[in-house]
Parts: sequence; C-alpha cells; structure tokens
Amino acid sequence: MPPGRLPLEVFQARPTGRRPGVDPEFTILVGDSGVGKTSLLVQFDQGKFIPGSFSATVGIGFTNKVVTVDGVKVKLQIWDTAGQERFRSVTHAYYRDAHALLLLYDITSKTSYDNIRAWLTEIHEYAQSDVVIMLLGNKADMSSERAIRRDEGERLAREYSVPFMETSAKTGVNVDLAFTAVSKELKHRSVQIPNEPKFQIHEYIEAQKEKSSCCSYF
Ligand SMILES: Nc1nc2c(ncn2[C@@H]2O[C@H](COP(=O)(O)OP(=O)(O)OP(=O)(O)O)[C@@H](O)[C@H]2O)c(=O)[nH]1
Repeated sequence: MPPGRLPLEVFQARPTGRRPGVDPEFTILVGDSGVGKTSLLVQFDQGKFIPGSFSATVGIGFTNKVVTVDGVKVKLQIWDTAGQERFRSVTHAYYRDAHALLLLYDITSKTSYDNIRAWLTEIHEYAQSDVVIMLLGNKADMSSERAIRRDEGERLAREYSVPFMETSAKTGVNVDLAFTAVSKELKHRSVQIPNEPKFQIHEYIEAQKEKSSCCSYF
C-alpha cells in the first residue's frame, strides 16, 4: 500500500468521532453501595467471583478492557465508583466525560431499586445528554431472596427508555452481554459504515436473551 493511502475497508469504516480501539470509551458503574459493581467488573474482567465479606470501594478506580465487536476493537475504560453517599461528589466529577453508564440495583434490595430514580436524576444533571445508559438488576442468582420482580425492572427501564437486563456477578449470567451491548452501541456511534442499519440496542439484547433462554434459570 503506497504511503498516505488507506485500504478501502479502513476508509469505509473511518471514524467520525472517537477512534474505537484507540480512544478509550469511558464507562462508569454506578448504583448504591453493595449492589455488586466491583463484583460485576471483576467477573467481566477476570471471569471470577470472589465470595466473602463485603469491602466497600473507596473513591474510584478503573480497569481497561478491549472488546471486539463486529471485527472492531472497542477499548473500554471502566470506572468502578463507590456507592456510598460520602463519595458522591467525587463520582459526579466523572459523569461529564462518561460515554456509557451501567446503573445497578440489587434484586434483593428494594431500597437500591427505589434509589434508581435518584441516580437517574443525578445522571441527567451531570452527564452528557447522549450518554449510553443501561439498567442492571444484579444478584439474579439470589432468587429465594428476591424483592424486585423482573417485570418491575423492565417497567422502570421502559419509563426512562433505557435497556435493561438482570445479571449475576456470581454466576456470570448476562455480564458479558451487558458490556458487549454497550460496546456495540458505542462502536456504532463512533464508526459509520455506509448502508449499515442503525444499531438497536433494545432489539439486540432481546435477541441475545432469547438465544440463551434455554440455559438461563430466571
Ligand atoms: N450472590 C451474589 N452476591 C453478589 C453479587 N454481586 C455482588 N455480590 C456480593 O455483594 C457484596 C457487595 O458487592 P460489591 O461488588 O463489593 O458491591 P459494590 O456495589 O461495588 O459496593 P461499593 O463499593 O460500596 O459501592 C459482596 O459481598 C459480593 O460478594 C451477585 O451477583 N450475586
């Protein structure tokens, strides 16, 4: 290839904004203390769950993870925030630069579900208007202690027009799907391929959930 010339595929997939795989996509995990943000990130990053006593996150920290979607690398920089109220002002400072926010509640905790409205109010106040938001009902493995039905999660998500799924950081159910769906949405926003249909995150999630419904237990 002569210098200065781009192969056709690269040209066709030329980024219009951020460059997937090069520029990090800032993704932030938010939600009440104890809902499982750190555990979800550990499961996604290392494929494991560390049981035992709960140690609350202090401040904020991040993990880099590259996800390949449709042959394109998306570099996620995932920020794990502290859910405790006293760290809230630190977390707010990061909202403005977020490209995606994964908002978690715990299906065994009505309080964490009720607080989702307050989290969404804060997100709408501090984050960019085009931020990708996904609602996750975590700890889906704890069905005997369930306090929030799945349809209540779905209803809340519909009300705010955000995609939703239940996850388990313990068993790994839907953890990859949540991050893959967000990565696909971010990739479709930053890379425009001619004649490619608009990515519909809700439809993608429903289709993937149907595919795996044979093997899931909730
Ligand atoms: N059974 C079950 N337990 C979970 C799950 N996710 C997290 N936990 C447990 O819930 C507790 C809190 O999890 P963390 O991941 O530390 O919660 P967090 O949201 O990061 O909490 P903060 O750092 O205080 O904001 C820990 O004891 C975890 O082992 C899950 O999906 N299933």
